[in-house]
Amino acid sequence: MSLSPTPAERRARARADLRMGLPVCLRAGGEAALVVATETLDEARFADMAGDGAAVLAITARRAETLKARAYDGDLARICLPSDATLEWVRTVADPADDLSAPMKGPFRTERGGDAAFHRAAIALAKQARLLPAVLVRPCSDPELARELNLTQLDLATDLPPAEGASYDEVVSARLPMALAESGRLHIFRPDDGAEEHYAVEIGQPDRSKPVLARLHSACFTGDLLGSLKCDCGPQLRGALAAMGREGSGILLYLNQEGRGIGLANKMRAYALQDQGFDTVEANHRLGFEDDERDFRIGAALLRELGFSSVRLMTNNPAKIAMMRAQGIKVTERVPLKVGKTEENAAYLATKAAKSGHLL
Ligand SMILES: Nc1nc2c(ncn2[C@@H]2O[C@H](COP(=O)(O)OP(=O)(O)OP(=O)(O)O)[C@@H](O)[C@H]2O)c(=O)[nH]1
Ligand SMILES: [Zn+2]
Repeated sequence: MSLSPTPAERRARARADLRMGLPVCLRAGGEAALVVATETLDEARFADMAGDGAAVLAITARRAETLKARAYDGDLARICLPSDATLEWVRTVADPADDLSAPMKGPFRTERGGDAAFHRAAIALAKQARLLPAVLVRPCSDPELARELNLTQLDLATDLPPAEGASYDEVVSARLPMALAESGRLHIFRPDDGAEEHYAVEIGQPDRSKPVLARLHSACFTGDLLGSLKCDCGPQLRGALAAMGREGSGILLYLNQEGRGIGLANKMRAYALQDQGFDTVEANHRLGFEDDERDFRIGAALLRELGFSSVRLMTNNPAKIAMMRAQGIKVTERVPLKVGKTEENAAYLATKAAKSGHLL
């Protein structure tokens, strides 16, 4: 029946549930598990999840490395909860905020052998919900429990995201004259998976048969809006629009992947770690994330939707060029975008050059 949720809609519900602190039921074959994000868990639900000692705490290998916990599953570690584990203990494992002032006392016992598929899927869901990637997972032997509790259920065989990513439909576009580029038009794109909308700012009327001057800009609330001196995003955004305005045509994609895809709350957690002396890459790792969690399939999908197949890409990030090419977009030229270097962001830019391959 068409009125019941599709797999993508079930995943969107699951993300929303995790953000509210509700458990989600994952299924595979005849097995099931209840999973909940540690960040949003409250005392009552912690007691019901972990009270009988059956739950484990799954964290990414990045976070496990900081805690010196063995990640036998490669990309993640399943930490056994000590019998006296409290919600506070679980939160401290998940969140590196107090790593330096109050280091966790290991050693941590981690599970080895067995299947980590539920744990892996739950961590991926937590990341997609822009939460810290740390989840409690407990087996669920009663096949009716999830239905009785009215929990969202996902089947790993049928409900995981498709490899090709979401597809996008244009909702609306309208003329938007801007100080830097008068002949602007803003397009709003909505995905079919309930995730964020993304925007395209089209300048002039670019010829679809020629390489278009293009910028893939990732949202940066602090830099784009507040004029933060910690990064170069604001000047890059305005520099790109100004260049397109001068040339009379171009396409700027504004991708809502704040904080290189970890979300604004996690980015602020990373900034707090940077205040403790960690660089931008180390901070992401301590939180349990990769350096860059962005999905560049989105940029390629939007370009295609707008009728572009070939770009002159404004970037200093060679990984972006490689991703575009891997997604079938022709990059005929890299146009450097070197603006906004300040005393405050010099170390940040140097780290990106040294660790993430950015061109200075
Ligand atoms: N996690 C994290 N994200 C950051 C930090 N500083 C900026 N960002 C985000 O990084 C994104 C911009 O990425 P950049 O690496 O500057 O630029 P890029 O788009 O990869 O490369 P260019 O095309 O050369 O600008 C935005 O989403 C910002 O919110 C930080 O310290 N930590
Ligand atoms: Zn920024």
